[in-house]
Amino acid sequence: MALRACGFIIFRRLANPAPPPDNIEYLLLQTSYGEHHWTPPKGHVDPGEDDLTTALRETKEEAGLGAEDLRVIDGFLQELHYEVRGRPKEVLYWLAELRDPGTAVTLSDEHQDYRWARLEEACSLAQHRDMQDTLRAAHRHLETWQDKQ
Ligand SMILES: Nc1nc2c(ncn2[C@@H]2O[C@H](COP(=O)(O)OP(=O)(O)OP(=O)(O)OP(=O)(O)OC[C@H]3O[C@@H](n4cnc5c(=O)[nH]c(N)nc54)[C@H](O)[C@@H]3O)[C@@H](O)[C@H]2O)c(=O)[nH]1
Repeated sequence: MALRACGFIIFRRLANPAPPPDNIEYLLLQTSYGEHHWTPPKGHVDPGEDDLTTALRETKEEAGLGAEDLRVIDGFLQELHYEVRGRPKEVLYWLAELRDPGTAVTLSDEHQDYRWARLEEACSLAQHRDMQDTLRAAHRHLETWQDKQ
């Protein structure tokens, strides 16, 4: 059976002079183990847990951000499929805005660093093509979403 993990692509909108969507930054966390790769907050689904609960729990555990800090964006859910040590893994990402862009991120022992990054920097940190495509899809989604705000 495939490993299953869920998480959030979290973005914040800065009140700087850059016009939307260039005022958007994405949160990436760097693992303190293995190859020190960068991903949005996410983690494995516990037995009996539903996917969105996992995404919220892992975001709280890994970034210190709770449901009250986030605004989940309608109409975006991406599913990635890749192999980890020979086992298939599926990862679901929702998209959420950090309501107060000044809210502090608090890491757990699983991560050693975090970055708020504009799209291109986020893609370069994320490295994997499917994650880059997911970040770009989120950005496109936000371009139309912001027009409606
Ligand atoms: N000491 C140690 N301990 C580890 C290690 N490994 C795990 N632990 C422990 O496990 C716990 C984590 O538990 P959770 O938080 O619940 O799970 P996840 O958040 O799911 O975490 P993972 O890191 O297991 O999973 P991925 O992020 O999926 O990385 C796995 C591989 O996939 C690549 N990869 C990543 N993203 C993408 C992508 O988007 N696209 C593609 N194509 N590939 C991608 C990536 O480059 C890597 O090669 C930790 O507490 C550790 O104790 C390890 O190597 N050494």
